[in-house]
Amino acid sequence: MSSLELRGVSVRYGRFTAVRGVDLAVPDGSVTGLVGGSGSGKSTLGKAVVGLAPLTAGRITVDGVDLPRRPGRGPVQLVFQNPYASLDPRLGIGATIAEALPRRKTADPARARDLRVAAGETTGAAAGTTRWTRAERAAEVARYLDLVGIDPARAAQTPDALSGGQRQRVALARALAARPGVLIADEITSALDVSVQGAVLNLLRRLQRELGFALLFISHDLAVIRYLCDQVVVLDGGRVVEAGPAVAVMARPAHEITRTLLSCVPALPVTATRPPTAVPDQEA
Ligand SMILES: Nc1ncnc2c1ncn2[C@@H]1O[C@H](COP(=O)(O)OP(=O)(O)OP(=O)(O)O)[C@@H](O)[C@H]1O
Repeated sequence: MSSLELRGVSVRYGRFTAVRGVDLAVPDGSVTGLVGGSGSGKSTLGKAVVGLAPLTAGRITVDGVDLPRRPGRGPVQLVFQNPYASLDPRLGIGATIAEALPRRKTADPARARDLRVAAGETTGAAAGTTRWTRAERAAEVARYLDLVGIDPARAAQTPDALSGGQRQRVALARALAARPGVLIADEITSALDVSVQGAVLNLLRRLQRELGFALLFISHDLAVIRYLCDQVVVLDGGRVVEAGPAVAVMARPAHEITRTLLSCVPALPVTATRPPTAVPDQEA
């Protein structure tokens, strides 16, 4: 299992500083919510972690090891907001997942999370790893489709045959197929129909608990953060303005932006066990 740590992270786009000196931790097996208004720098921070936005200052580590500054297979995977844009429309969903699998398989699950093996960075035959056979690769793809509630018989279908919720399930499966120790979910339900948002959130919560990855959950919706997260970090103008246990921050918000975001949340019990848009975790 893995922990993500950001120390003094800043990101600049040209002259504009979108993120300033952010410290943030996602401890092993836990869920940290990153919340803030539009333009506060949430997506920029998520992208910086996976090498999709330039890091101008600071350190980003997983289990104390600096992350590679380029996107691809790696110990941190990001699921984007819009599954209509993030999946290759020409590729079967099974092939999309197969592309994300580590290049070589390992019999040892602990070793499968080794940063270099997971990143496919080993050249030649790393000790304890072997090539996938075609049948093994197909079985692994079927396993990931099944894990996210998509019938593996649909592996040859392209994304246009799927609903938005089903596409986001495939995007989740693709991210998990890379065996990340840390998953970043960036507003993963906001492009979806309200009727399926709860099912996707339920699925994410179940997978996080079953697989035990650390989750950085990005949202502007504090009701969803309260449902999913142990810790919450509030961003405003690219800076952290408040952080702490999710229940405590929401019970006693110290910063004005947190109070504003909270004012948009319908009254819910603090210990809500169902997502705000609750529906069963079924294929949707
Ligand atoms: N590639 C880019 N080039 C220049 N500026 C950018 C770029 N991407 C984002 N920004 C700017 O950086 C700031 C933070 O954007 P970001 O998308 O990270 O915010 P956000 O909190 O995710 O907002 P939202 O919830 O609306 O997606 C915004 O002012 C945005 O306009």
